[in-house]
Amino acid sequence: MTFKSAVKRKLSTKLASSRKRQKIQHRNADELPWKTVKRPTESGLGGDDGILELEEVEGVEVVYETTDGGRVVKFNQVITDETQDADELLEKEEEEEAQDKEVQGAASSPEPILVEELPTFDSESLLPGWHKFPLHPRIMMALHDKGFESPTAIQAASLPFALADRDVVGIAQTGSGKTLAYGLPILHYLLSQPRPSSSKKRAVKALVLAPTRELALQVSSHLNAMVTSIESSKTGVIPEPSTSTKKPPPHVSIAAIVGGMSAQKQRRIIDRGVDVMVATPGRLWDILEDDDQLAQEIRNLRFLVLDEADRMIEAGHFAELENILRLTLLESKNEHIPEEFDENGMNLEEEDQEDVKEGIKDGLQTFIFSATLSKDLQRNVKKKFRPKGNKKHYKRDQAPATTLDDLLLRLDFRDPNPEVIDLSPVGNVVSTLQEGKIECLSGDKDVYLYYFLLRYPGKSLVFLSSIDGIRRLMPLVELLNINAFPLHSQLEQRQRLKNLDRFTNTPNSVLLATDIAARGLDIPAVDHVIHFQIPRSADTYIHRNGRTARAMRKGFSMLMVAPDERRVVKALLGNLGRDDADIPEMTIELSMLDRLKARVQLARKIENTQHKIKKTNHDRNWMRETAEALGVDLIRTISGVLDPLNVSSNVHVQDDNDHLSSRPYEAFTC
Ligand SMILES: Nc1ncnc2c1ncn2[C@@H]1O[C@H](COP(=O)(O)OP(=O)(O)OP(=O)(O)O)[C@@H](O)[C@H]1O
Repeated sequence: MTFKSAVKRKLSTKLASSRKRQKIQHRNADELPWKTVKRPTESGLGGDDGILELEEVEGVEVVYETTDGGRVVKFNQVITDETQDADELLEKEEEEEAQDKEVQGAASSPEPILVEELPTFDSESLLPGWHKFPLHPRIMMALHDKGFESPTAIQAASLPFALADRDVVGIAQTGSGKTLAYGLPILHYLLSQPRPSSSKKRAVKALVLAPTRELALQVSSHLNAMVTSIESSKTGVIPEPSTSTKKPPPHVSIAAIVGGMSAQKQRRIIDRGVDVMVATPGRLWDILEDDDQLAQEIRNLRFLVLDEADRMIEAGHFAELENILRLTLLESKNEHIPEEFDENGMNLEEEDQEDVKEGIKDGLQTFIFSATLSKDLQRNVKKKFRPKGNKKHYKRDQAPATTLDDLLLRLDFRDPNPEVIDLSPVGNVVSTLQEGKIECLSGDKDVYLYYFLLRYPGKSLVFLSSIDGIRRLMPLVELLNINAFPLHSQLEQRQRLKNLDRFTNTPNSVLLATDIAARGLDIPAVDHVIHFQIPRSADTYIHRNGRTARAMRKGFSMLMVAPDERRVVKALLGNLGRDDADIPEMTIELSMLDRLKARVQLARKIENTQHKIKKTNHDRNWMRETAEALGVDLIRTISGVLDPLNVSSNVHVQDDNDHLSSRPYEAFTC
């Protein structure tokens, strides 16, 4: 054995309690998926002497078996859904890549020569609502195909500026079509460029930053749906007669780069090249740290979009966001981003003139869109570009008041006078939204929720402020036979998307969600938004409500207010210039409520018992597995608890509570 091969290996066995689908594969030690670990210097193992290397492996169960030849050790590799999915995804990707190569390459058949003919589209008669906007005819055709007869108010107000290369800050109510307000100018620009050739990697032209993974995925699929419509409308792309089997490259490619999904896959997508990247700041910054080429592409962006900018800084992404934004600054600005607001500097007027000239040259357009951007912040966006005196002369007492102020200060609008369009309705209440409230004790909220869900069937999105609250409520509503799905940040990304999808596709269902679902999600036909726990801010109230009553549909929002929450609700509505008396109290049929109370109490009892059983079983399994790994046997004590003992007799372990695990739903049949 050489020194190099004197390998120290560390096993981590994160096993038994996992709820994921598991497959066990028996392996010998050398076949396991070892990963090299950095040597910790503090342990004295960090030397470069080449003697010791550390490797670790996850998801491996160590099993000792007694054979005639003595005790032997075996390794069972546990394949979970997650590893399996990642592997499957990668395999599928490789297959797709191979197929692409086959189709594209057909060894080396030449790319077809495409003659890009501008299709004619009579927007004046077919799409009069859009006619005055100078959009690419293929976009007009797609809008027509999608049945989008006219622009929404925010689209109509922002397009003239966005199409004239101006920077735009757009504030408009939830569900009012903000994605296409910034998406259409980007698509228009890309379609007006020659179709990229597949032999040359495309550089990112537009970066859309969104605060949550779900929103980023939704924006990218929203824009992709538009591109699919564009590509499938009569394109006017005529391949010249040729024997080539190669597929023409897509004119526009869009990808989402978000956490919780395979990083390798996303890196490969980036390596192949995309035009529009929709990303969450955390994952993008992770990738950017090792990808200089992408960093260079971000420096040369044509469009930068911050969707729900105000939420982005709440979501704890500020550091990553700031790092990314720093890449988009003009060189001259980058040097003096006000880490410290220094008092010396050149004359602002001259500096701004220079920037404007440079801005024209480098042509970055910035769009900021949200349903909530305070008037102060809107003023600050403007003020930043029309300061009195020297811009670099920020005094300490003029330092940004809020993190969002700070963020806006760090943004480098090339436009000396960004257009601020504020279409938010008075009090920020969408006209098609009806509001109501129920005042009740905290402990009665479960019953009132159950009452509401039975009394008003439909698709209901229930907001809670904590993950623990969802974990408590989920089994209860399931026992009450309600079709409910959870959504919070501690679920795996795959599960989050699956639950969102199930909620979207199940007509009479409930989503129990934290505020990760409050912003931007465009779930079709949500009938009710229920604030089971009151929102932390006025903005959150608006955004939560915005999941219903979208695109001129009707919707209902209900606040559940406990006595100790009244003051907060008053303050919250006060912030919106409203009075809590504005929101009417719902009438409750008390006879029905009383009957439901009994059911809820029974469900709680069953839930408690089930919880205890689960916990006992979990402890018992843990002890059994640990004992097995240690090679000791278990005996049952008088109290029924299992103790590990170094005795040789095996004791059969039986689940005393088997008789309690029957299905509880029958308890609720009326
Ligand atoms: N011009 C249009 N005509 C008809 N429907 C449209 C139009 N533009 C967008 N929509 C549809 O309206 C819905 C809401 O759009 P979008 O998600 O962009 O709203 P939003 O303003 O971003 O909402 P939020 O503030 O909640 O993020 C989408 O389903 C979208 O397809």
